[in-house]
Amino acid sequence: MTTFRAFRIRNDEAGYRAGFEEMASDALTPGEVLVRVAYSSVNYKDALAGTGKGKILRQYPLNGGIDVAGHVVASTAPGFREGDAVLCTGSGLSETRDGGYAEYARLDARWTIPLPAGLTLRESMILGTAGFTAALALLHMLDNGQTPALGPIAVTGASGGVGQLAIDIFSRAGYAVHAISGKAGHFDFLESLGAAECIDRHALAFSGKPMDSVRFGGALDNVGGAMLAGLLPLVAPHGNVAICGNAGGIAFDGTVMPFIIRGVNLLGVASAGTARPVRERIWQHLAGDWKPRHLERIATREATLDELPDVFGRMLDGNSFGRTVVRVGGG
Ligand SMILES: CCC(=O)SCCNC(=O)CCNC(=O)[C@H](O)C(C)(C)COP(=O)(O)OP(=O)(O)OC[C@H]1O[C@@H](n2cnc3c(N)ncnc32)[C@H](O)[C@@H]1OP(=O)(O)O
Ligand SMILES: NC(=O)c1ccc[n+]([C@@H]2O[C@H](COP(=O)([O-])OP(=O)(O)OC[C@H]3O[C@@H](n4cnc5c(N)ncnc54)[C@H](O)[C@@H]3O)[C@@H](O)[C@H]2O)c1
Repeated sequence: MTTFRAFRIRNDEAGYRAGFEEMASDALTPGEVLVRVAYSSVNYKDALAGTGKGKILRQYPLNGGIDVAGHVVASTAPGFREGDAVLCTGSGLSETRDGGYAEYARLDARWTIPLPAGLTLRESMILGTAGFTAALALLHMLDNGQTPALGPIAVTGASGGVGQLAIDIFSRAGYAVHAISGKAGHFDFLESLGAAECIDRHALAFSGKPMDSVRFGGALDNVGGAMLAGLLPLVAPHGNVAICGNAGGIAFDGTVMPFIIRGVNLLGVASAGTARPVRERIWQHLAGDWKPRHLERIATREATLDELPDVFGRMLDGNSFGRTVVRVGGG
């Protein structure tokens, strides 16, 4: 049995709180693969969980962190041996099982992915749930007939983690990306990642009409709310809008017209529960033909576990930029 440091989230008679605790490996939620954590990352969902601003955990207490990468210390599952480099994203981490914000994590073998050749552990966590989600959105859009010929792909929340990785991944896959962001000061940077055009979110004047002139071939929307409602009437016939986020609200007000007149598809993107065969496909793509070309520049910050509360605050205030990798043990 090993004792170690963990960023643990509690919700009991003393209220909702998160902080550092010493814990023993025996106390981790059960799983076949014990991992010494090298890196984790910060996603919007981690910030909601770590502050109590969103109902993410479905049992308490749990260690935070929906992403984890590290080396196997012990395994009772065939296929994983001591020393193997592995990663896991979503899959109940920080929802129903202890997550990656700790020196050790005990993973469910069903959701543990051997680190693919072509990625380091650190790179896998620059990607993390954010990169996995951008790639999953692309996969869904391709399955639904999205082609570059349909027109540019609008990426909203473009300066955030999913947004920056999506710019890189979609542009590498041959799409013209139109990045929509409120951070005009970063437009040169977003173009350097592959955006063909940047659009100031504050200058976007949606008409509010049920249908409008086509402007985009499709979209990956991190924002939801009025942004999603505004985008749908601008999408080309048979184009796809992949909705993956709620940074701008969960309710949206729209009409059925884009769906029944232009055959626009609204595609749900849910990374956490992705089936294993799809997970494996996505990670192979992310390590190979879809690997973002600017990963290091997208990792704008490397934080320690102690810095997490500060990172969460900035993220929920809409001030995140790119990805934050969390160095736990490193390596
Ligand atoms: C990386 C992925 C992301 O970033 S996604 C964005 C971050 N996530 C969020 O903001 C979600 C925050 N959560 C919420 O706002 C609430 O939990 C929501 C989803 C509204 C549900 O809360 P509430 O209305 O109280 O319903 P409830 O808890 O009684 O559940 C109703 C049924 O829905 C289910 N449900 C709920 N959450 C999940 C989940 N995360 N995964 C799977 N199922 C979920 C519950 O199990 C329940 O169904 P059942 O009755 O058990 O069959
Ligand atoms: N569905 C999934 O599986 C999945 C996976 C990962 C992330 N997400 C969601 O995607 C979104 C982005 O996640 P992330 O980790 O990249 O977060 P992030 O904080 O890095 O990025 C969020 C971006 O949205 C912008 N933003 C915030 N509030 C906004 C508003 N009101 N209007 C317009 N833009 C706003 C921010 O400036 C930032 O650029 C979040 O909503 C997150 O919950 C979903």
